[in-house]
Amino acid sequence: MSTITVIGAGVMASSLSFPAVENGNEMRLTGTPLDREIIDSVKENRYHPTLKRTLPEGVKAFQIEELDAALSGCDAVILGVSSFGVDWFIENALAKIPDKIPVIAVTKGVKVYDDGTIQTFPELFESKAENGKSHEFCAIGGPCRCYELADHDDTRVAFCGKNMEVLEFFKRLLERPYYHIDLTQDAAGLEIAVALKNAYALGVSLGIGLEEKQQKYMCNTQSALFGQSSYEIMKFVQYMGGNVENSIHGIGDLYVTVMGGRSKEIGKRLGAGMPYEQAMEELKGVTLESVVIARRAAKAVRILSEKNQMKKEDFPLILHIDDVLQHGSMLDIPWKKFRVNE
Ligand SMILES: NC(=O)C1=CN([C@@H]2O[C@H](COP(=O)(O)OP(=O)(O)OC[C@H]3O[C@@H](n4cnc5c(N)ncnc54)[C@H](OP(=O)(O)O)[C@@H]3O)[C@@H](O)[C@H]2O)C=CC1
Ligand SMILES: O=C(CO)COP(=O)(O)O
Repeated sequence: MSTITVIGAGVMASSLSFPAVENGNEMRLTGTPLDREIIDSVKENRYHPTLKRTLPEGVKAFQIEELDAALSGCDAVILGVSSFGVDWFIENALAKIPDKIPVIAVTKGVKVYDDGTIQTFPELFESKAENGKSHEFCAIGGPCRCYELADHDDTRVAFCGKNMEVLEFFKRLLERPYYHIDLTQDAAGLEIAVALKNAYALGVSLGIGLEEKQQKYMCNTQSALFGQSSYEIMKFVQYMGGNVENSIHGIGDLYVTVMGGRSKEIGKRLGAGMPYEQAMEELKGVTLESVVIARRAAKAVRILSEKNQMKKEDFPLILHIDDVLQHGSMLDIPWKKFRVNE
């Protein structure tokens, strides 16, 4: 049995308590300062109010002030914050994790610097770890809607990191008959693919919005956008020096997010013709990583293509999404620019 401390009691990390506890592990769920009500509720009767499920018996809940106790004697950490909580984690929690304890993040996203450098979150955490402390930073990618994981529906994800032994350890902690886990040392490829799927889920969902507006099926449009999204994801994976075959985890994740994620909600509204500001107002309070990652991806393409390290022609969809989000452009899907550049 191992003791796993979760930092960030969002819906995804909390749903991992099902496989973790079923495998005999102790699960300590710690909230961020924003998760107070969730933790109060779990402490009272194990009910997670946003996941809308009762967590398995044995899950222990901790408020942020109790983080030291939650981390004491733990064998592994799961980071559960969304990309909006990454800076909070680095500033407030990272240094408290005991030396050598491995960390695996569910967080999807990347950082893009002003020179175009794209940094995955495991790389970012490694660069911010206290001097003298060493952690293996790993991450989880692939299609996994938290509600379905909690309900034991089959899915297949990938764990990535530098050290295969650590990845095997995390796999032993969490693999279940319904939670299938691939392991890969291609963190750059996996992380960029699964981060980008949020941006492209917005892109594919433009077609869902068009469909709703016109009150007729528009499967062709959505599927063609799905194809172009997959192409642009693969081009990013190639740029990162990743294994293009790992794009499957991002593409699977794209499908689940278009079908049932939150990222599609913004694309749907834009596709139906709603102005960006109004759409964001309607979705206030919803975790919407798609908007941020779309901007970051487009920023990278613009800078890196100036430097001749990427080709703008490979990314017409993300550039158009960014024009709509940031530059007030009217939605006008650039179909003629979609092509396979061999
Ligand atoms: N939902 C899903 O099915 C899946 C989600 N993921 C990924 O997992 C990550 C977490 O998502 P999910 O659990 O759904 O999201 P939630 O919004 O439920 O949880 C996000 C967590 O991050 C915290 N957080 C957000 N903003 C801040 C901030 N500024 N400072 C400190 N903490 C913050 C949240 O607090 P608070 O709850 O108060 O906002 C919460 O603990 C995301 O990167 C997502 O892409 C991956 C696979 C599936
Ligand atoms: O990452 C997810 C599924 O793998 C969930 O995506 P959303 O953030 O769009 O809900």
